[in-house]
Amino acid sequence: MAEQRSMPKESGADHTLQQLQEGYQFILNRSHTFHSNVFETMLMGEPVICLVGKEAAEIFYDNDKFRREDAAPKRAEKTLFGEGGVQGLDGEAHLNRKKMFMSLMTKESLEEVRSLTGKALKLAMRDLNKEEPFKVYDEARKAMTRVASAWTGVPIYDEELDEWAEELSDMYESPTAVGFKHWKGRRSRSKAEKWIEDLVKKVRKGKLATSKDRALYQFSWHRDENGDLLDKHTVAVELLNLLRPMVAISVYIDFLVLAIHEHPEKVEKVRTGDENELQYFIQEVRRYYPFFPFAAARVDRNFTWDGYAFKQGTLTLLDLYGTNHHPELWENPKLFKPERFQSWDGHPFDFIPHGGGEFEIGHRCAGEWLTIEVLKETLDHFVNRISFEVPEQNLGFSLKEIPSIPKSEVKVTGVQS
Ligand code: HEM
Repeated sequence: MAEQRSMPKESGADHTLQQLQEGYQFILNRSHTFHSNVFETMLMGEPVICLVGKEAAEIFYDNDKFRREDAAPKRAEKTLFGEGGVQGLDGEAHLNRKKMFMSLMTKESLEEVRSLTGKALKLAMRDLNKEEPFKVYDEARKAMTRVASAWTGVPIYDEELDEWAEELSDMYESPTAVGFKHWKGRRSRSKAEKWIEDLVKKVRKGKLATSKDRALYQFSWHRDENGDLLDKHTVAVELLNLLRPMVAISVYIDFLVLAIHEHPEKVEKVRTGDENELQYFIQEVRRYYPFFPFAAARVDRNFTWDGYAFKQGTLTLLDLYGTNHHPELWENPKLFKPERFQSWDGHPFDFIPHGGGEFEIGHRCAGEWLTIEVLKETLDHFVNRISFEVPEQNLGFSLKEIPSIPKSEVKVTGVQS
């Protein structure tokens, strides 16, 4: 039997403030200090176990050891996730709900999302005033709102595009914010939930024609593990679990354009349009730049791992950003090197910007493949179909702000198709 040892523990009453100050680096900083991929700290007045690295990720995604019920902070539920969604489910209920999402991710449907992305980007470039610099982030949000609407079947008309692009992004921009920004995120969520509940009601009464293949129809008529239809609020929360993150891909699009600008030598290989080269580049964008800082779960029953005791109910955070930058897993993690993905073996627990493990039975992101398709198309568009200039601006980004985005939101100008 493995020897029991005591878990490294951060001294002091509470470290919530430091977590806010250190942002994406909070866990990795302490992991370096303790020389350990496991340690305990205090956050928001409760003991929290922090994990980082491949082996720790494998334990974190063991459904017999961890559960998601009551793990997400209330602030995140009110803005980012919504209440009653797939993120907080366990066991049969999670399996059933996750299947509802994964059944949308067929080869044909992913091809469609890629083609919709190409069209939306073309349209965005056509409508631009070519003389004025524009923010990639703003245009990407609108383009992705258009894609999300077409792909899910949730109707958003041209004149509503700006408003919905802003409201859907409020939801992922606001969970850690304080004051007005956080309140705006909550308000945008309740408005969007009401709007979609109304659409679900219409679909069920046959008053809104929608294709049977679309998520709006599929989710409206989905039956849970007991054979019951989901209540309309839950359907709205789950449809927003498609719309919101599809718009959030704009954050990666912003970083993608930054990477194209800052690493011209790495872009050369992408100019061939070779699918593998597109893939290596966007994988490195997803590894290198910050997005989702960590995933949260609670210990489901007492167990011992690597000699450390995990007590039932303890909140546990898996550092996603830190695992993608862990020096034990990535050579020179601070360098942007798409070619590192030529030899990556596809392990489910070392490259985890979208969480780790298996899609169907675990909580790994349902939209990871979709995100990859959107990013490959966007990369091809910006490198092989248009040319552009990047004027002088502050392209820095902070690892202390969650979510992080380049300060200038990446302004470009002189676009030529
Ligand atoms: C924008 C880039 C995205 C990032 C960085 C991202 C990241 C993540 C992460 C870290 C998780 C949680 C993993 C965990 O709890 O263990 C997650 C869950 C999820 N994501 Fe994404 N995601 C993205 C885009 C998408 C897209 C485009 C969709 C839908 C089309 C989507 C749908 C979901 C759903 C439904 C879950 C919950 C899965 C579950 O609990 O079983 N995400 N995502």
